[in-house]
Amino acid sequence: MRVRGGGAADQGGGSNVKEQTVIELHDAKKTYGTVQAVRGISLNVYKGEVLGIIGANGAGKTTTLEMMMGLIEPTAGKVTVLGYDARKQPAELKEKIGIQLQKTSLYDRIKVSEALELFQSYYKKTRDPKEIVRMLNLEPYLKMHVKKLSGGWQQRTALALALINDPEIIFLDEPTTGLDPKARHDLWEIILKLKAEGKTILLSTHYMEEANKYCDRVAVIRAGELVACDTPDNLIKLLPGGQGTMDDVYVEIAAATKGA
Ligand SMILES: Nc1ncnc2c1ncn2[C@@H]1O[C@H](COP(=O)(O)OP(=O)(O)OP(=O)(O)O)[C@@H](O)[C@H]1O
Repeated sequence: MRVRGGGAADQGGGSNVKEQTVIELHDAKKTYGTVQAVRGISLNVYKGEVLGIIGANGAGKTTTLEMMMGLIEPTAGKVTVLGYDARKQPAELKEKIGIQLQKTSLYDRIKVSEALELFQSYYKKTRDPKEIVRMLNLEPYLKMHVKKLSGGWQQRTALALALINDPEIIFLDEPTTGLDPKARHDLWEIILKLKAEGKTILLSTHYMEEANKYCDRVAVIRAGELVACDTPDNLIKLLPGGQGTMDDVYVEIAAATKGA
């Protein structure tokens, strides 16, 4: 099922009042010195959807995700996640969301099983690690050091750690970057399983065919602004002539020169 559009800054798409908003960005801005990383983004994210974020390098995808995760404070505007003010209630939020970290040295020196135990200790409520290990087929790797695993299995371990608190919302920053096609496919199978459990999934990606195939909606960020957010089909309809591919959406909308 594709969740339909209707967010605050959505262009096109219908709205369905029955959809439950789990994240609300209201004119969120983030400035680093003189760099305006995010220039006022308004967006609603709905329960149970897979929302992809696309845009050129430096467009502001990670900054937008980090504001939603409560990791960085917006310079202005408001970010509400599951009813919590992401800026003022990061501790409450932490219990409810899962973040798949990019490559990090944090768990490089420990075994997969140890990393799972360590992450369990961070949360009040946790999901049975055995269940997570089963879902991700991690059993044969439990006694291996994380740094000895292939990129695909390291990503999977990172996802397992993000699931340890049974989060309602899962954030994945470029989860399939650098993975071989089979590992990418397998990771998407898991993401779809999590979606089937009712989880909301937000991810950034540079792979347009993945955005097309797996995302209910795709948010297009260009130079810190949300320029479109809709289903892949509806984004394609925005193209000149109303047809093309998500690669064309990327070229024509995400990577277009401002004002072109
Ligand atoms: N901590 C920081 N300090 C200063 N500038 C930053 C910081 N984090 C991000 N920026 C700048 O903010 C802008 C947006 O960066 P961001 O990482 O959000 O982009 P992105 O779309 O995720 O890029 P990529 O696809 O390369 O990961 C860039 O110009 C970046 O250099």
